[in-house]
Amino acid sequence: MLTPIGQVNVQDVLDIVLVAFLVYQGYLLLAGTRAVNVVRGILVFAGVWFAARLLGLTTLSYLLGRAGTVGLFALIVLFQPELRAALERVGRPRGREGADSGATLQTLARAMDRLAERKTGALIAIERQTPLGEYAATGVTLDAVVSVPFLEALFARNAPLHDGGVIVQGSRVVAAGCLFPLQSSDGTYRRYGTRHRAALGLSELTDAVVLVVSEERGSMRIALGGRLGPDLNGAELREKLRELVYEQPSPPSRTAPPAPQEPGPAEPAAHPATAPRLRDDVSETVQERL
Ligand SMILES: Nc1ncnc2c1ncn2[C@@H]1O[C@H](COP(=O)(O)OP(=O)(O)OP(=O)(O)O)[C@@H](O)[C@H]1O
Repeated sequence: MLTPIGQVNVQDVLDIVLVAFLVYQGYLLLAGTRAVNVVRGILVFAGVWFAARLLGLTTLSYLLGRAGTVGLFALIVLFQPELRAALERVGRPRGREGADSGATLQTLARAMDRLAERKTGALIAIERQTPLGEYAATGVTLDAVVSVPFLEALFARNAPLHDGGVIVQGSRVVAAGCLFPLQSSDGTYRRYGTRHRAALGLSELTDAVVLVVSEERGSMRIALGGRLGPDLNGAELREKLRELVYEQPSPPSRTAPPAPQEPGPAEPAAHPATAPRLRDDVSETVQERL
């Protein structure tokens, strides 16, 4: 039975708080994944269906209602990996990230710097909100503390796991030799090789911060939200990592991706100190991020 306004009791408040909490958690699970666009689509669909019912458009509302039921099952099949990842995250023990991520990020930046100096190609994905379990499963499972010598050994030219990407979760390397999804070769970054397109592809589908060292140019870059940032030197990389991973663990905004920029891979490497910055017309949010 409805409670008259003015007679809100403790249960009602608790009910509202819990629903708000669940909605927010649902948002956190989806933010930064490709499922966000689908949710938007569903909301539009539901809006049209609701309007059709209000306006008494019987046939349209019947058809949309039927399509909705079928669509629900189709979505479960289509988004099975995301649903699995979301449940995996719900069940993951808290506090595993480790309190020393600041030190881990410094170590990562130092390792990247060393790899770049030696022109050793490297690809490292740092997990944020979106679980990277399904990508880790494509490689070899590890459980090692992030350290400079370990990362150098992993990416050394003849090392068995140097091909593919490494995944970092908190302060640990959890997988190496992983296959990341490639960004399509007809987009903005078509002139780039597969290492960079794998970094872009993963950053497009997840909120991971993906670090790439180019074997060809010895440059270090960050891929985020399907975009590639400028060449960075060690200090700049450390600072960016602190901003993106340590200080702002929340998912990146997908609403204002940075505009493409950067010289192509065939162009000479810019000196880190004079590395190109994002173009002026890039949105401020992303300019701050990359
Ligand atoms: N799908 C993928 N997932 C993870 N790593 C990949 C993937 N595809 C390629 N790589 C890595 O990229 C390497 C090849 O890099 P390639 O030279 O094609 O790219 P690039 O972007 O030009 O990089 P670089 O500037 O270092 O040469 C492979 O040896 C492998 O380690």
